Amino acid sequence: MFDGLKDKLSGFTSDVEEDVDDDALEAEDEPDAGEADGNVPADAETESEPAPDAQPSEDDTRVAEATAETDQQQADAEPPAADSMATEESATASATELEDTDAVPDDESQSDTAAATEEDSESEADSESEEDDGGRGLAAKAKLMATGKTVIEEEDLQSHLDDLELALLSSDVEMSVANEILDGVKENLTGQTRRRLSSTGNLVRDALRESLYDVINVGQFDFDERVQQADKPVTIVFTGVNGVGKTTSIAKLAQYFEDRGLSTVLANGDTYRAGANEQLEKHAENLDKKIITHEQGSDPTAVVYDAVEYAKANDIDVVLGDTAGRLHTSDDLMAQLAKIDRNIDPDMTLFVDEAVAGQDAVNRAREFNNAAEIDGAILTKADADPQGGAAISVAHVTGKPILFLGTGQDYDDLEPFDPEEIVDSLIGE
Ligand SMILES: Nc1nc2c(ncn2[C@@H]2O[C@H](COP(=O)(O)OP(=O)(O)OP(=O)(O)O)[C@@H](O)[C@H]2O)c(=O)[nH]1
Repeated sequence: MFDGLKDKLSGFTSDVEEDVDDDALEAEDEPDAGEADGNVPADAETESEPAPDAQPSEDDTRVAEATAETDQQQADAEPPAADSMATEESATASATELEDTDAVPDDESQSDTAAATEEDSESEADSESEEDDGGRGLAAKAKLMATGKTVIEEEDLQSHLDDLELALLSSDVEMSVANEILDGVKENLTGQTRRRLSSTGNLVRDALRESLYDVINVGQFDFDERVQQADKPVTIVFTGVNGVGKTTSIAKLAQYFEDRGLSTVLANGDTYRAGANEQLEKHAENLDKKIITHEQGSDPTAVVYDAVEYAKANDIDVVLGDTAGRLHTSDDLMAQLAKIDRNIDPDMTLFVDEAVAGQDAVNRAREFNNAAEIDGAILTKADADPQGGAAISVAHVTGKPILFLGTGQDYDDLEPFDPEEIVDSLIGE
């Protein structure tokens, strides 16, 4: 699932990490750099550095940790209060919320202290130290890494961001979503205090993780809890175009609810398409579920209404209502959905589309949501989608969460959409 996108994202992170690592090694070669920062003597830095041929992706972690440790020892040996305060902070801030690191040094002449504090004082340190040596010393960089501050200048990052943009767009990530991700990465890597990050290790990966999470996590709610807490029967109506796996998803959800102790009745509100009754009936038979159907051409609202009445009379927990999957631009279809809304007032309307449709799925989600507001989405055929663009884009574009991924043709191939898990699987833990 989403393997092509995974490869592209991993290419981005390793490229940027290599650059940061190269910068760090260059800084190591500048004997005055650390002292110009007023921080750690060059020999102390050299002792704590990894060999130049070490693996780049791990280097920055080691450089950060080893050098921060060296700084800590250095600080322990050197009494000035402001200096050790800052160093202590750099060692502990990595495991805490970075907003908490707001101590301001008393003595502004100590630029290393400034470098380890909040952004505003950081900018002072930048101007002071960079005036001297044209860049930060390795120890200061490492300290910034350990405290989660920027070590990468925007201009250095730009070509990588261009590559990332291409990677996202070629994976069918919607343009505005790609821009949002790029802005987030830039912000996280170039000077903003990062939120929610606990690892001192992989800054680039964490910056990307955070940005992806922010766009994917839009509108998430606890589906199971909402169903459990709603008055019964809970009515869920499904919209989306033909052939994307809507009927199969309804059947999968019937199985999903059964696994959670909830009974269901199916309703075929797709009275437009020949064969739709038979298709849903087949699933109902396989799953041993009651199904309500009317003749082809009859009123879809009446079918769903009958299913709700049946559920009330028979103590059924959930009504799952299919609708005709004609084009989202069809006024007729939208009028049908509006009528169902008015007369049945479903608890949820879920939009179903296939992940493999990429940009088309994203556009349809937007248009369906505009025409008849949805509460969430199911993306089918994620198992066959190497790109992941729709999975990343739909929530941000509609403001409504993806709730499930279809991951195969069997009834239990339906996975709750967990943004954190998705991001972890895309970026690696
Ligand atoms: N690989 C895979 N195939 C799926 C998934 N969901 C559905 N399918 C297959 O996609 C095909 C179309 O699914 P349907 O459920 O018939 O599609 P539909 O949207 O209901 O189509 P209409 O009833 O015509 O609107 C079927 O062969 C399903 O088995 C999925 O998550 N993964």
